[in-house]
Amino acid sequence: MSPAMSSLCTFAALSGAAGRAPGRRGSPQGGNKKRAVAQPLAAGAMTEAPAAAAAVVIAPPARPVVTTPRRREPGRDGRDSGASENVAWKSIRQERWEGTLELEGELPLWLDGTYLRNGPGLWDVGDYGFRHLFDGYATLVRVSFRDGQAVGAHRQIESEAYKAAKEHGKVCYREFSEVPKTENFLSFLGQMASLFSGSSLTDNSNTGVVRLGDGRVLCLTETIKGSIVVNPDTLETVSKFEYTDKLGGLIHSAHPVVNDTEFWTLIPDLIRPGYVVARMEAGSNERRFVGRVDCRGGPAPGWVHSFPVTENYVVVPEMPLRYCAKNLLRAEPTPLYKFEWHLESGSFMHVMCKASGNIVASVEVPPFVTFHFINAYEEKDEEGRVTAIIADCCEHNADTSILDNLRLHNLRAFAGQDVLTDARVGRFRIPLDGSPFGELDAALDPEEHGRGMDMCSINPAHVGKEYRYAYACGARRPCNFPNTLTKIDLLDKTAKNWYEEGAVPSEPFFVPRPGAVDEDDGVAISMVSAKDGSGYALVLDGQTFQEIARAKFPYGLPYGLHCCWVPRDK
Ligand SMILES: CC(=O)/C=C/C=C(C)/C=C/C1=C(C)CCCC1(C)C
Ligand SMILES: CC(/C=C/C=O)=C\C=C\C=O
Ligand SMILES: [Fe+2]
Repeated sequence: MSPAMSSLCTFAALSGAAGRAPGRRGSPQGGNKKRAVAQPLAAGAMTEAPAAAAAVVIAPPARPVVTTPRRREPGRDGRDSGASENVAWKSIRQERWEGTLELEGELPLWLDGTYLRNGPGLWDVGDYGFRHLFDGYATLVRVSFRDGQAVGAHRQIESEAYKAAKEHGKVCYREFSEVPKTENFLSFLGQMASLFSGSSLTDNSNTGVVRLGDGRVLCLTETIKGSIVVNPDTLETVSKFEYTDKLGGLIHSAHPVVNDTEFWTLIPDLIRPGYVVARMEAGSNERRFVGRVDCRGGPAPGWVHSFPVTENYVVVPEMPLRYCAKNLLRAEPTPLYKFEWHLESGSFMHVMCKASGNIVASVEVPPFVTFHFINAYEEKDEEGRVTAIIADCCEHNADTSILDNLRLHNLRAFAGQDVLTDARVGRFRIPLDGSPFGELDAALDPEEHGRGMDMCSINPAHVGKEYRYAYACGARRPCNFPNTLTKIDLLDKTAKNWYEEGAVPSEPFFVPRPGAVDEDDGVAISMVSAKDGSGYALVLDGQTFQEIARAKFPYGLPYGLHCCWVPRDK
């Protein structure tokens, strides 16, 4: 039995903790009783008139698709949430759209390819509003750049979870914080049984999007079954990505490390607390076992949303925010959802040799909370011997309340108070000389980026290697969510910041200029949900961090998480 499969058997054995139906009903977003999941495209299915700046449909499908997506204005408790509620936190109503974007500024002519962004864009089904940012059904956004022009599009990913919600008008799979309501004891038993197989877990791949070395584009989330192949041109859902190996597992790190030749992933083992490190060759669907890390603390492995690699090593983080089998079974969310904080269990960083699978370092570090590692590299002495591993992450000051910050109610309720918890670039130094302890410090003064820090990207040529620049979301306070874009200079320990009042920008994704020599020679692309309800792709110069251009969508965009770049000739 696979590690994660056996973990789920344990979840089922703990079923005493489960079975209560979610008590939260109510009339989300103004009590509109109409089914909220976007309806399939059909002639006449448009529910609102197109915006004045009507978009041009390119390559129109057999039936018309273009409209300004419909939204419900008030908050999910039925109250009007007021002007502070940004379009970033409103569900997108239309399943898909495509059209030429209106430009302000001049796009670089070398920018030739497609920027893709994945993220949760639809946070309600039937008359039920979701609880957490991470619950939303996946919405892919595309901006294709060519000859100084930009074409935009969005489309819902047709996961089983999304299709079932659309068909039945209710949540049918276990999402990050949502659990399907059981109507009677029999269906409750059925749901418990389905935990054994993992069949009740979501495949809503709303987190990442990566271009594999063989050209396939894969959307991902934390469940392994939520790996879905999409077409980067049409945004169509192509197929489920079937792993053909026998590694099994039900959950994995939402962020594999991917390049033109390989794909590295981490599979947590909840039964025998630890992690399996696996590698998949480009062109293959078979993950191969590389090695295993046994946890040093805790009743369960620490949450691994992401992890970094260097040229020769895989870095496996073990944070005190740990998976919790009991919480997985619960119908009502706990304060930390499927996780538990075990400060007493310690925090560790492990380093595995990529070639042998051997652990070369395992050190205790100060407590930390992170979703996203930024990068890692090998520190060398004058003779070229590797002395330590440096690993950087967006670190939330060991404070788990960031998870609560990301509840939709909190995101929609901004009334001017500064409620975003502090974050920093956390830099680990993991010595390879057998020392039992590693270090964790801020890589620069967090005031440089307003003490907000998440959703980062770097020049892809520097992944696993020494690097100087990181692009991320930072904060201009007061705020309840990262509201700036920041370019971090890890050498000078300074930051350059972009800010527009009331705007919610998403991950600034760095695209290098072909042929560039300088690490920051390129652009950072972010999708912005603006204060006036509009949305645009913002293109910033990677060096000066000044705006070069913006490409405006004729409608506002919901928030999104992670991005990738598909060059035209690939
Ligand atoms: C969007 C994001 O960053 C994280 C999404 C996380 C998800 C969808 C987690 C899902 C899970 C389950 C549905 C059950 C098992 C635990 C867990 C991995 C948290
Ligand atoms: C959006 C986010 C954190 C923001 C806080 O500063 C985290 C997203 C995690 C999943 O990809
Ligand atoms: Fe993420």
